[in-house]
Amino acid sequence: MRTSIATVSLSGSLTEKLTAASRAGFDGVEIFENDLLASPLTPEEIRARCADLGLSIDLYQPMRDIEALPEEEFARALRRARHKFELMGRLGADTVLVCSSVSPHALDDDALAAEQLSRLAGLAEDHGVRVAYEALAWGRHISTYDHAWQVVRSADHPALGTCLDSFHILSRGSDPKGIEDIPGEKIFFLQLADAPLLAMDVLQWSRHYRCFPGQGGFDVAGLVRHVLRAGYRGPLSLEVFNDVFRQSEAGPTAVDARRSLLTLQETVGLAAPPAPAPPTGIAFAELVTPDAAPVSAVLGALGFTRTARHRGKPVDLWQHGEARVLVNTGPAERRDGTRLAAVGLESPDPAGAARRAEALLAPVLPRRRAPGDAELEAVAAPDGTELFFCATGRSPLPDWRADFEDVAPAPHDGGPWRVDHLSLAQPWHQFDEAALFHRSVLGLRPQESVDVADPYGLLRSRAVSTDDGAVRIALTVGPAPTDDTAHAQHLALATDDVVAAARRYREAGGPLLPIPANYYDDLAARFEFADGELETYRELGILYDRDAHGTFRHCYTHTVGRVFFELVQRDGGYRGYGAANAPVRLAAQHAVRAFTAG
Ligand SMILES: O=C(O)c1ccc(O)c(O)c1
Ligand SMILES: [Mg+2]
Repeated sequence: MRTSIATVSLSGSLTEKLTAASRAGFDGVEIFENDLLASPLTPEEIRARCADLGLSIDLYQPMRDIEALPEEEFARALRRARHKFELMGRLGADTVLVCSSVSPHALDDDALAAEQLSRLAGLAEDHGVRVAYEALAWGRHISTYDHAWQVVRSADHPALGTCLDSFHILSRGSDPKGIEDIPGEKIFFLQLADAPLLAMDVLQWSRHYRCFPGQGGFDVAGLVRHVLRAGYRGPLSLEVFNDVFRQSEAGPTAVDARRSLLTLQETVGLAAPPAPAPPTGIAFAELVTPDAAPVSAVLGALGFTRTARHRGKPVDLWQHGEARVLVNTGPAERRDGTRLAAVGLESPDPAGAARRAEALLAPVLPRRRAPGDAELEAVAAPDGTELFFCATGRSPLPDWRADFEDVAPAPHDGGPWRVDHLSLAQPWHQFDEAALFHRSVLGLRPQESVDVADPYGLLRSRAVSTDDGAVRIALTVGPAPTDDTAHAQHLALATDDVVAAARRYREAGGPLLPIPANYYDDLAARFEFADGELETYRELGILYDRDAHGTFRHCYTHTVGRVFFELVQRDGGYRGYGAANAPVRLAAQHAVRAFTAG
């Protein structure tokens, strides 16, 4: 099916929007009246620009406050409409959206609404235009799709049909099954938007919080299935009013939008990109640093051993059980400090995973970083993190370790360590995009987004993971781009004995993040502990959480550059990430930073 996007969903001038939509691969656009009014181009020039870019103009919108008016006012509305139909002729657009009236003058009279819409459609027909009537969720008298359809049906005019908009339908809690009762040819247009599930006024919700399908809480794919069963064959068009998208660059937003539609099309059986091959583990995490010494000291104190060195580049492999960390001193600039630059994902099918990523518009990275390196499949996540699809020790697939020369045997002591999770701070405008990317490109499942209080702002955190927890990534977004603590990334290492691991780290000279005594007094009130247990946690700065499945104990190293490490012990199938403790941890990190900064 053809794909389309409303110009209101993208930032910039009309021509910037059109260029972004075309580059991302959309077939058409909905032109918003305000974008046209503000454009220096004539309608003919806009038409030509769209043609050059391979875009059809699938909809012109909106016309407002037309139906069920006193006759005099309706006559004025028709006069306005005539002007717009002439404009549409110049634009080469043949469908106009009319949204249900919000005017205080509109009468609660369906027969009058139908009669006037029919007259409007007659005028439209004379200009070669079709009218698609949409119920706004906050329409004065007509606010549901089934009501709008009843009025369209009784108007019974060939140039009048309905426009369905998933936001208006799902935000009101209407049952979308009734869509199947509308003949497909009377559904003139379909607009798609998702939204986070919020309890708020629908107009504010719609104008500020819409997002692309798959980024919110609505079952947009379920709605599309009903629309397809009704026989609709027009475009799938995204219409997203969103405060963040209005401010971010149009190009990446358009790509995010198309990825959302491709994923939706896959879900409903309209597209078949290479099947997802969800990762089965974390092969490695790669830190890029201008100075290997501080981070190597932390790794050493944690019990890691430097086991191998890259044959061609200044990259060391540090290992502790199944936890592998690459320390790369090659490309780093001092300004950036130490950061988590790449993640190796253990993949059942690295080539297939890369093909899927490419089909879903992820930037594919060169397979060889340097001559002589093993050929590795890799893509860039929206935040720039490089994701490698790895087959560790699974000959004959290319193995990233082939690029490394052993310098020491892997240690056997210390228990079964592995990477429990990674936390990646996202640019403020890419949080929803990142969650969708990890879901659709990598096949990870997003969890609920949680708010975490930081002393200097509010953080949002959303985990994406495999069902078995073998891969867990926490995506976070901070209060301000300049806030260092909010910007931090971390690597959580799973051990089967966090107390022993913490003691060993401290004895090796590694400072653990100190946690205030008040926290432990509160823990004592909330949970019962064995004798001495709480004192141990207090002494080491170990935090504690419990869910319906099990318990979670965790503590933190100090921060090097943007990166810190967490030691975690998950017992009994605990599913979370210790979010309840995050405000205390963030405050403690700010305190350390303030202390060391003087
Ligand atoms: O918010 C609005 O006014 C508005 C306008 C046109 C639409 O298609 C829509 O869904 C909402
Ligand atoms: Mg709409």
